Amino acid sequence: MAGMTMKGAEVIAAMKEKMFRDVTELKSQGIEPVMHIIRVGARPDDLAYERGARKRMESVGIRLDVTELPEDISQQDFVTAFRRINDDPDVHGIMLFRPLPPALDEEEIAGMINPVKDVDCMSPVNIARVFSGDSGGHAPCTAEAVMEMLDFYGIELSGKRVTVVGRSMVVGKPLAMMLLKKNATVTMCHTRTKDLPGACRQAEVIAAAAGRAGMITADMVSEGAVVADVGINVNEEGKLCGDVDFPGVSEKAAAISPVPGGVGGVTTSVLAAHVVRAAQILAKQDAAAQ
Ligand SMILES: Nc1nc(=O)c2c([nH]1)NC[C@@H]1CN(c3ccc(C(=O)N[C@@H](CCC(=O)O)C(=O)O)cc3)C=[N+]21
Repeated sequence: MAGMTMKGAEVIAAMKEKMFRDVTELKSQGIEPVMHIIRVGARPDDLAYERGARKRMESVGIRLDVTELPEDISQQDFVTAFRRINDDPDVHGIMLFRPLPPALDEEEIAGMINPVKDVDCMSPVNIARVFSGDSGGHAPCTAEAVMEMLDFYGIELSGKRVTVVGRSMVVGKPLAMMLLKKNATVTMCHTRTKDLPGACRQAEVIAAAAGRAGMITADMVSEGAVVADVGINVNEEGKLCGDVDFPGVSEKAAAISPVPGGVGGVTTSVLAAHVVRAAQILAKQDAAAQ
């Protein structure tokens, strides 16, 4: 029997209302929340995210600006461009699409970014907060989107066996920490894992964030498991697809999120919520400094 589809749209609708109210409140104080995306080159997954972000920001009244930089930019020019955006008092949220071209050093930027404006958690300050379980900073949007989705659909995590496939700093690692905070028993899998099918089969919840199309197949999923597909891959036809073989796995899973239409859209909502929170915090800091 096919399981429930965890649709991003329902989660997004629930988050949108509060966000819209908060933006209206900020605007009544004369503050227009502004998100600034920095994109180096034009990778298809970056463009998909940008498209989604633009739609979401516009729908709640946040302005989105994009700086596109050439793929062969020097580290020095990159840092100069970044500093200007970071220091701009009219910018509340900043996100730099990752991974960067190998010639650019992300660490230097991560150390510079104002942690309040760091809406997708690249600053060591915000990373430390996620790992210590302090909710005062911004967590990586995609990891938080998985948590929002599981929470919205009432998926219990306490004491549950959760397998995370993928160990990136934007999804796998922070997601594991957020799941631990909810008292899940977390197993991390990656490219060197010996028995990935076994680690997935023993899981009550699977979060697939490996970045390989169709790698989670029906034989790897237990009857009644919950599967969150975090993969954003582009197939041969240029279409977006996840890490999970949806038709096969949906026959066994109790609940499963699709791609597109699942976690990706929630990611942009979390991003928008972070921009709103950043604008609120910066306004308070401004008021205190007067
Ligand atoms: N620092 C950083 N953090 C990221 O989280 C990050 C990144 N860099 N680089 C690029 C990838 C890709 N990514 C997507 C997120 C949402 C959609 C999204 O909204 N997808 C819609 C479809 C959008 C469309 O096709 O128009 C959906 O799945 O329904 C897509 C892609 C985040 N990434």
